[in-house]
Amino acid sequence: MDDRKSNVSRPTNPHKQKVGAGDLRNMEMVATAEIESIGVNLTPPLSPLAYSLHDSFLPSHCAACFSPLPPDPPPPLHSLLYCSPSCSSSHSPLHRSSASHHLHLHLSQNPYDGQTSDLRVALLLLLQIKRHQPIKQYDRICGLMSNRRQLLMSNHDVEFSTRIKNGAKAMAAATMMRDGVPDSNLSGEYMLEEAVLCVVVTNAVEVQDSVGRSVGISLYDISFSWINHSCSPNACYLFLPPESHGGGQRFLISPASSNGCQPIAFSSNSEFLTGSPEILGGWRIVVRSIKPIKKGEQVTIAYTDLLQPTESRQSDLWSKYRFTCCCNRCIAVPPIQIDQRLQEFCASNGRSLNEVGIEKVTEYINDAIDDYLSSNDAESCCKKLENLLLNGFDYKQNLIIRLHPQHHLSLNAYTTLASAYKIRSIDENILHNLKMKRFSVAYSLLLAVLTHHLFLSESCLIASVSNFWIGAGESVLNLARDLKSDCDSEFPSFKCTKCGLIDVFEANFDDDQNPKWVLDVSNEFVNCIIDIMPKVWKFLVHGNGYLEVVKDPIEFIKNVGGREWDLKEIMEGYEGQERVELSWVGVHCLLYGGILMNICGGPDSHLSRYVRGVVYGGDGKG
Ligand SMILES: C[S@@+](CC[C@H](N)C(=O)[O-])C[C@H]1O[C@@H](n2cnc3c(N)ncnc32)[C@H](O)[C@@H]1O
Repeated sequence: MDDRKSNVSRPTNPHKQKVGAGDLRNMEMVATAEIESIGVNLTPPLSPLAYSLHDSFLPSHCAACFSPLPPDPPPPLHSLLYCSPSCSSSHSPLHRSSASHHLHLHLSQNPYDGQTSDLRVALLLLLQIKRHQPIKQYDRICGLMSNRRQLLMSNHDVEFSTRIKNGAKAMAAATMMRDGVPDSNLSGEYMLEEAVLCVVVTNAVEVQDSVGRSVGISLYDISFSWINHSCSPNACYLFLPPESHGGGQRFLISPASSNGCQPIAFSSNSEFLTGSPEILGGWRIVVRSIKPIKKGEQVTIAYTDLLQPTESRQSDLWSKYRFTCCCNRCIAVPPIQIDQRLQEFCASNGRSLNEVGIEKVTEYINDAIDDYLSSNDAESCCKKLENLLLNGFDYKQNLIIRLHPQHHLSLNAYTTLASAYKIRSIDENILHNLKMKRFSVAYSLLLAVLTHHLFLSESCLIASVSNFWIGAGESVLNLARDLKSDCDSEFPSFKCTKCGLIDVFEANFDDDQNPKWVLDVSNEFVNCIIDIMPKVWKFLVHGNGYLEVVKDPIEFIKNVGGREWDLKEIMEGYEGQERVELSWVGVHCLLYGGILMNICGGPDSHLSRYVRGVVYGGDGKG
């Protein structure tokens, strides 16, 4: 798992985009049975209608199954690469028929300001539509919402609508080249291409590879694409490798209409394309419950990062989909606890602050992150972020803004700091390395602890929080391994005498669970590490101006105790007991994160496999 720069992103400025526009909801999916547990598959694995790698992964990944390719030989320009003859024979003919291999000819003269994966998926969809039926109207294509009126309204965002128009033109040009029509005939409007591209923008989802990177996009039929968004969703989705099959699983969701009209009828099947494993391959998608769901209740998933406060989520959804979310979390007055936390800050002397203050803090953080991402200056980035976290932001004379540790900008800063310190630990000086590693580990733990508390009040954060615990567990264990001396016995042991986390982990590979059970496991985990955490924390944060003074509502961070730790002593004669404590914290974090990940991401997700790999060794199939 590479959690370095890939996890770091610049926070968006929530005030840049103005939200508006009415509720466009139309079709939705509802539960057909009472779902009492979490981790229940609500659909069988669904095959995609079309999919494509993102541009930057074309030279390194198989275009059919998205698996990484060996580094050589150097890839041919503009053509797709495959890992095996079967991948090539299943994917290549469709790719050629769809004309996507002609795209680059047009785009080399007319640069396109977007991902060509959108265009390739749109061309594949277009090919299937033309084979199946004439298109009568452009608001829905094969049942999929195009949302094109909203997306193309140029007064909302000229750049965005221009990109769609240019993309549609590139699709038309590629099709003409394929058909041998001179591109001097390229003129006028390409309504069908535009609508198909809008269908892709509205419905396609990011697909992750075996190490969790977003490598491409995939478009699924209405059984998935009619699921609406909520900021407090009751379901999530996970990907299964191309070869996975339905295995008798049935649908526990069915279509409904949210505005009281009859749902779009399924009578004529030809109007709806369905994903076909035989033709296309591609990653399967499964929808899974993360909360109990009543029969007839709408099933929802997240289209955006749920660890953002309301305005940022709204702004994200607006800029990508042009809708304003009116879910219970968004309209709650006062905001629910997690939204209060995600935007909690204070200004010195109790003075009130306008939006500009937080905009300035966002700019400052972006500037620090740029030092790291663009200028490769991780040290400057750490200094700036820790200065902000420690001393607050000096907004105006005598007006200091301090962020709550669970403010979304603080969480963003911790992610960046964990990554930047990890990069800084690659140095010739062993002592310096160890120090940087300790700080990196401390920030990943801090992130896990703080989001864990948010998760306890909003269970839809299960995927984020399991990610953070697994990341923290991994980095704690790596550090413990670095400290291992030759005479140390093998470690870690995953069997804890105080808690049964390993038994729970082994028992729940693919079981659904009731939410109370999750809470019990969570308590067992916290109760078990609460005693060892203060010592480990003290060791990790020693010498870091910000981490040493973190005052936080979290018990085990507040109660830092134990004796002083000495770096020299650690390096020269690490006694063993402390290292064992460190590895035990890592083991617990990893197992707990793995248990949560089994529930939301399933036993085959890359993170579940990763955790099993660490626990059992080998490929994690254990
Ligand atoms: C993938 S489609 C979901 C199915 C869609 N409702 C339909 O009728 O086909 C995504 C689009 O549905 C609408 N939508 C989804 N979630 C929504 C929400 N919470 N509030 C308003 N509109 C939503 C938006 O127009 C969005 O672009």
